[in-house]
Amino acid sequence: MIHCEGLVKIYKTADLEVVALQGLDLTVEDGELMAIIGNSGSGKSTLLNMLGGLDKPSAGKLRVGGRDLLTFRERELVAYKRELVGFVWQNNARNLIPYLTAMENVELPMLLHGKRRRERARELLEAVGLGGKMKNRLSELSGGEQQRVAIAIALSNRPRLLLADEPTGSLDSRTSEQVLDLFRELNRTTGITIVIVTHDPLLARKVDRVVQIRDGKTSAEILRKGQGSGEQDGLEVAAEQQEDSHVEYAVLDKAGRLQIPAGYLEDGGFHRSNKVRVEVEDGKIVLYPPDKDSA
Ligand SMILES: Nc1ncnc2c1ncn2[C@@H]1O[C@H](COP(=O)(O)OP(=O)(O)OP(=O)(O)O)[C@@H](O)[C@H]1O
Repeated sequence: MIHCEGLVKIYKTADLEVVALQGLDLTVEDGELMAIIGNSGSGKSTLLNMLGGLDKPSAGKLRVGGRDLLTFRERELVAYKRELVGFVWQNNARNLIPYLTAMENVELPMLLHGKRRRERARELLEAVGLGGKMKNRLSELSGGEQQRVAIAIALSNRPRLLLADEPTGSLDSRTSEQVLDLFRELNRTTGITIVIVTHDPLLARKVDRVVQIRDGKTSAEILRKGQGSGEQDGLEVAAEQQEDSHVEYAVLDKAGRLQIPAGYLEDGGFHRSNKVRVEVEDGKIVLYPPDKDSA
């Protein structure tokens, strides 16, 4: 679904250039449910904006659903945003109107696109578990319910890719769980590819793969062991077991470069030098600090 290679984004302001993405590589398969994590300023939202066609990369390759986002003309971009992607943001106010009902809020964007709407709006609200609250005004719904309305709107054009920027950022942990369960459910039942940007550590349990961005580059991946076993990691699973159910991968790029998590380097005594010794022992690639005896 998504293929980024060497993706670069430079923001230019009057007296400053900010390199927000510096050669980012990422591949997301059709039907994946994955999360992107990273510190503030690491480039997560920038990446999401590129994926959604809201902003254009400065260089690199970016294909989504078979379309090349670097060579898009304006008309292709409009079609892409209308047909292929849906967005969910942290801040509902961006999409929703408080004095309209849930139903009207879902109908409105469809009306703007000139589509038949009542039946579809009902279907969407039922899909996000709000069948019983369609006539409630937005202001009468909880934060989690409002977020469900936003998700229903994002799904209205039947996107193949759903992009969510901090979708649980303003919700308490129980409500966050429910919204994440909804993402899982939608992913399983409709096969929609979902990419979630988050700070929320809870998410690692709810998605198949977590990719960490550091300084505008993918630096590590954490995969759920035994894909599709989501049902078994219910909320009652103890914390130690949750940690066991994931395995961390560093990303190896085409040139053979590997970014090793800083903590491992620190623990292994690698931080004193910019060189490592590489040896093959019993079929394993082993890294040592340059003064091997101190390894
Ligand atoms: N429109 C812009 N103009 C200039 N610089 C920008 C712009 N948007 C983002 N940046 C810079 O690009 C870098 C990456 O920002 P980005 O918002 O993608 O990070 P993030 O990982 O999403 O952070 P957060 O978790 O705080 O939202 C930051 O240094 C940011 O200041």
